[in-house]
Amino acid sequence: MKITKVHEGTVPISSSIRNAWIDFSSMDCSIVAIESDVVRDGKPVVGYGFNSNGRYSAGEILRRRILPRLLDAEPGSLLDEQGALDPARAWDVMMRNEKPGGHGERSVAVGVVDMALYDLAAKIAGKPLYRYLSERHGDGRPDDSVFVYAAGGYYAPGKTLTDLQDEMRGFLDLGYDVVKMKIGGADLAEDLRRIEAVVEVLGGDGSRLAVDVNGRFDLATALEYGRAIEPYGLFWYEEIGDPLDYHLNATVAEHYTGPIATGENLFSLQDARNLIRYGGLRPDRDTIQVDPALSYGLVEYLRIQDMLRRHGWSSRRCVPHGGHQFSLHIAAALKLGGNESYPGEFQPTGGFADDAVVEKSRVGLTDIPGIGFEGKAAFHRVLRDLHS
Ligand SMILES: O=C([O-])CC(=O)C(=O)O
Ligand SMILES: [Mg+2]
Repeated sequence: MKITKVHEGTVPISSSIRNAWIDFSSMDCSIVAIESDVVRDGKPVVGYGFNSNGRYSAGEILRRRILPRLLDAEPGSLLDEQGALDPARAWDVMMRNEKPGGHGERSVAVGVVDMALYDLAAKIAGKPLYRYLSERHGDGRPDDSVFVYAAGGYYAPGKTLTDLQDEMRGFLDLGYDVVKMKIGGADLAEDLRRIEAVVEVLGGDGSRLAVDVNGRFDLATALEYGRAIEPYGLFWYEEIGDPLDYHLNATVAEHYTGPIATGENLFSLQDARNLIRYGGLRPDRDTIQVDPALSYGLVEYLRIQDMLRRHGWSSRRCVPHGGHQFSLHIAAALKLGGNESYPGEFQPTGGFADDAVVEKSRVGLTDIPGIGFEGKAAFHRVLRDLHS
């Protein structure tokens, strides 16, 4: 098989929400469509990818470096021994002449294409991605549903405690048992009022509430908040300080006995390994949130899984950031601990299939070949417009 064309574009996923670091007023993301010479039902098979949320589109890097390398490659260099498209070989081609380190937005650009290559490879194989992956990288018996929690609870202009409670009640009504909210974008007293308000909606059960700092705190504030929230027994305390400040994370982990989650802004095997080596995380309770779409794709995520195994970590301790369909398949195939979900944000790219039903905080997979963007009508229209 051969790649015949690649289309690349940008879609806005902006909104008025704010976390402790950024607002999303100009958030966008890259999308790609990779056309192949394989024909099904009279049409070429096309793979789609996009770059999750939170890091902006990476069009310049895609257009100047990553896509030309893919298109200029000798077609056989992208295939495995059986002549099937091999995303790992394509990864080596895309990363040719790239120095190590400083992963930045390059990992985002590679991640978009990696997603599209996996979508394409699974479509050509005629299988939903989770089955395709489970056969190649799992035990052939994928999970048939995945734990998901509802992320939201952002700061927004004019948003009251009642609005926050209504938002969380809406998540529970949709079938989620666990919800997440932002903290660190107000002072401690106000954040505690917000936490109390949500815990009330959860019937007083703080173990169903995760809080996310988006890397805002210095060590003193991290410890102060840690002392204040520990009595609630929260689901987890997320991305407490700068993503690369492993020492801060390790120090908080010495004092805060509840679960900690982090890693959504670590974009490489090397950064994830440093988190495991130096971040003080505890394999019996903490969660790694590396998002395959932002961090060089699934090819790199498989390396990260291998690293975690060597360090004694279970794949069940991974719950990727991003709330997208790609990670949902990965979670089922590699038997991760779950996946994020944004029932209300980041449209049209975020979320699962239109007919996906969440029950007891678990969601099933689609049996559409590939990732299943075709089962998400509004986003599929955007992707189709890119190449037709
Ligand atoms: O607010 C964001 O950038 C998203 C985020 O941290 C998350 O989903 O955990
Ligand atoms: Mg987060």
